[in-house]
Amino acid sequence: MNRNDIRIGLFGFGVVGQGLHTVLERTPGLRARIGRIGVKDRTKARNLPAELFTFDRDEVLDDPTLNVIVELIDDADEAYRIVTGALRRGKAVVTANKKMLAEHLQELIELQRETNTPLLYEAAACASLPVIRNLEEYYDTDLLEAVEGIINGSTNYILTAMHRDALTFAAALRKAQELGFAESNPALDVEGLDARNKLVLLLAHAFGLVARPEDILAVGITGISDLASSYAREKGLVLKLVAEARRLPNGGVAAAVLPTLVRPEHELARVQDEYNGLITQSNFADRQFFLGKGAGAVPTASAVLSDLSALTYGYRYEYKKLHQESTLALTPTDAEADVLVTFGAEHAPDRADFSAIHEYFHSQELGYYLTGTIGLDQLAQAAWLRLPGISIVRLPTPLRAVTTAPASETGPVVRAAWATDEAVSPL
Ligand SMILES: NC(=O)C1=CN([C@@H]2O[C@H](COP(=O)(O)OP(=O)(O)OC[C@H]3O[C@@H](n4cnc5c(N)ncnc54)[C@H](OP(=O)(O)O)[C@@H]3O)[C@@H](O)[C@H]2O)C=CC1
Ligand SMILES: N[C@@H](CC=O)C(=O)O
Repeated sequence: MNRNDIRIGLFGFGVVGQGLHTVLERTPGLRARIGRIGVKDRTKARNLPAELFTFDRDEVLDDPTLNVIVELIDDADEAYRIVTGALRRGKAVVTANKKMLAEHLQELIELQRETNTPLLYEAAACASLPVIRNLEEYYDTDLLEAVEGIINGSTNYILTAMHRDALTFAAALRKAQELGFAESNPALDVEGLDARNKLVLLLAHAFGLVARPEDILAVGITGISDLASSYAREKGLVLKLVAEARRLPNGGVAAAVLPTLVRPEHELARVQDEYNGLITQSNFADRQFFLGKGAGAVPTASAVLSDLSALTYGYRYEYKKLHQESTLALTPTDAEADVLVTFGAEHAPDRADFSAIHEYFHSQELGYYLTGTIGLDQLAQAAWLRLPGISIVRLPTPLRAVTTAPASETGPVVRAAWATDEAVSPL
């Protein structure tokens, strides 16, 4: 494929599909035209000639005049059929569908090898931020210790709107949907599942570890309690949904998506609205920070455009780390986190799950909380984690290897300061 002859078979003409059309019209130096567009809804009005559109997947995949398939639909199962169908036909693919990728990553890596056909997906992790290719290429020799970031634009938009602009959760989510940031099923965003899917992609390119999404603990932002928000305000901390993957000294990797309290001087504290921010920690380059728009039509399409351009110079992912580190695994049993758990009179967390409890507190108005240290595995398996009225937020310390240090040495003991309340043990 050369830069003057890119003929695109596009699937999806929603937020990102239309964003791509806009971007291509304004892009000098790359002559790409959309030859056919596969969509679903026969009743929708379209702003391009009707003959461009089809409702038959194979009409696009089998069209010999098209030399690349761009998959931008919101149905992960159909996206899987499109992407595998295209690869089996030897057609290069660009996709933004992180759910489909995370659910089938191992198979898609093998299929690229079998068919000798590239599949690129820069837009699928952090939208406009060039993270996948950087992790794959720039850090191919500098050993990464950790990637940590805000990798879902909608939840960051919602948290920003709630805390800076005093919007309700429902109003903030509605705006994120209107602006085209949220998934068609916004539960994927607000339950932390979209961030988890993206973390699967980051793990593969940062560490060479192909994980199943269901093996990574993900807690979203729907359960964040008023007490947790008050705690954040009281301590001058900022609430963010943070995905983190970190090498542990024993050779494993800890990974999780958790609502997290971030110190105001931390890079992630200043990531606002639909922006994403990703911190890489590596042996030689040390700490680096990527910041940019993590959702939206044109920013996302810019990453699709970059993938199209990369295809013209023969670029494909080599999954370099996968070959370097074939035995690396997630080891949640070796990792722990410091957390704040808030709860009501009805359900309480099981004290035995914590390796250390730093503080209990009862606010007459807002309920109970405790802060403590808990193994990632214990947390993932805790039945109480999903009970109504219980909310968990990570304290501003990184995931780390399990320590045997006494509670007082595992971190500062925080003291609550609501004047009328008292520290009590409800457990
Ligand atoms: N929005 C964003 O900011 C970002 C989105 N993404 C990802 O990009 C993809 C597209 O998202 P977005 O543009 O927001 O979604 P939209 O809901 O705006 O658009 C979805 C498009 O997919 C089409 N579609 C749905 N099902 C089928 C099907 N079975 N066959 C053919 N076409 C189908 C729809 O067709 P019709 O027009 O007929 O309804 C529509 O054109 C998703 O995977 C999303 O996760 C990635 C990064 C950022
Ligand atoms: N819904 C996603 C869109 C981009 O990936 C998000 O909000 O981050």
